[in-house]
Amino acid sequence: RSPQLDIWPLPQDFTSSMEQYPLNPHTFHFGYGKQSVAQRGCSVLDSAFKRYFSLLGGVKFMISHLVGVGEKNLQCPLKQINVSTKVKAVLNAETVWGAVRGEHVRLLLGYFVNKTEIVDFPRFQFRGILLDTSRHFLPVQTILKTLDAMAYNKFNVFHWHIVDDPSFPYQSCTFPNLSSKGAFHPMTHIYTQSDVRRVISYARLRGIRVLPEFDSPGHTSSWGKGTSNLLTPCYRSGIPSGTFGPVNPALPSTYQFMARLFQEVSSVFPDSFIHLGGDEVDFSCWRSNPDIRTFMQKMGFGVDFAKLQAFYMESIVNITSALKKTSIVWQDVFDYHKRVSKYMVEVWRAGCYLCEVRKVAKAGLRVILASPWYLDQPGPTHDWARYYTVWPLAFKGTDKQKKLVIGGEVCMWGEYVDATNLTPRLWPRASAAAERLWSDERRTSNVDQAFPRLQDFRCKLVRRGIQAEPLYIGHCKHEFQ
Ligand SMILES: CC(=O)N[C@H]1NC[C@H](CO)[C@H](O)[C@@H]1O
Repeated sequence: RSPQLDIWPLPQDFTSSMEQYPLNPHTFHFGYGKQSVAQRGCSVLDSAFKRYFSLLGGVKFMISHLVGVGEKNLQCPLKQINVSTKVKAVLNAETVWGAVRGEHVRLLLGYFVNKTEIVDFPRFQFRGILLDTSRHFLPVQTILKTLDAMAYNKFNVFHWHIVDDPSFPYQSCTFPNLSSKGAFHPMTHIYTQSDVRRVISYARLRGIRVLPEFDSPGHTSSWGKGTSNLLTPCYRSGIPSGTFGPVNPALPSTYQFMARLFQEVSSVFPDSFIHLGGDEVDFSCWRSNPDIRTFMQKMGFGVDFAKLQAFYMESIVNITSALKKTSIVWQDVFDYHKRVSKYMVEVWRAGCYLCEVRKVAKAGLRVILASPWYLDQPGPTHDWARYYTVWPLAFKGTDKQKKLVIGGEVCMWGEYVDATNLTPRLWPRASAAAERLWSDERRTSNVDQAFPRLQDFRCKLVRRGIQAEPLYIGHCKHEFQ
């Protein structure tokens, strides 16, 4: 069976000869070679060996030596890892993370190994999956299962859109009322600190970063349940209507609250990136409130609410920058005020999204593309090709501007998704984006050539316990083995 068929995303370079080596299931096992710098105790590779061992169905996989050239005192050398095996599949990884990625490839080669030389690395550094745990609560197990599937697809960022309008499941130590009043259920539909730590460590062992998003000033209804004076009271004909809008940007107490919340979030989530949201802010409530209007005058914003939104976001970005975090915001923030500021922009709106990418890159800001990969939107059943025929750099720009496109993200929003349908709705369609974000575009632009490979890979996902939906008519070989 041509091994090329097995591997998804396609490696950057792959040459296999007809020379075959039998793979003896009884001698195969994972281990650290004598002269290897990385030794038992390197948590990332130790756990990867365990995972791959069971994925191989117990077939042992000998690593005759793991030669890490990294600093002697590191248990996981951070560079130059050469993984070679008795079956002549040599894997040179720049980092531990590369070794984790690389071992997948060999697992896909099956029981007879053609002498193979694989050179591989990701085209884009940011390859994300967004899950929304506010519109529907997702049990930790469901999140971990998604992390497994992400690792099989070489996604490396879990964008955790953890809270939003309907519910606040994140259990804050600083502000426990946020979840006790704002979660769908204060005991069952929350993520405790240990749940969060579990997700972060599970992700790390698979080379996946956890990017938390606390979206504001919009999408914050649930925040108001447990925090008085945080949201803007909306007015109707001059008196409070009893409803609330976005976070109130006119009160100093708002920024004191946000500073304390992001102080906690920055320590709970170790990643250097943090997502601040900023999308879909409805100005009507701000416009109806006399105190907001007075504040606008005082600040010299006139009646331009985009300036108020910009002022608010700038303040929050300053809070997180002071916490040494790099902020990511939705494109609305950039669209409101094209000022070059210290944040990255996630492009999500439909339409000419490459026009937006070009604007952001021209402004010198890093950009993440999500628009073509909104998989929560109901689409035609055969739409995997829609997510494959995406060309993130097909805009007029200099090389320097194109380098600012650091990657893309598949968004699985939760309005119509919970633990019952997340996996088949996400996979294998997201695998189409995985290959677009990992592989060489020139070698992966033909849908007809990709189709059999993706069908095969989808069967592999199912074999590994990922309930990935079928792409079209057909079957998986393992159904009758
Ligand atoms: C940045 C963004 O996408 N904001 C909203 N847009 C529509 C989505 C559903 O497709 C979600 O409701 C999401 O909260």
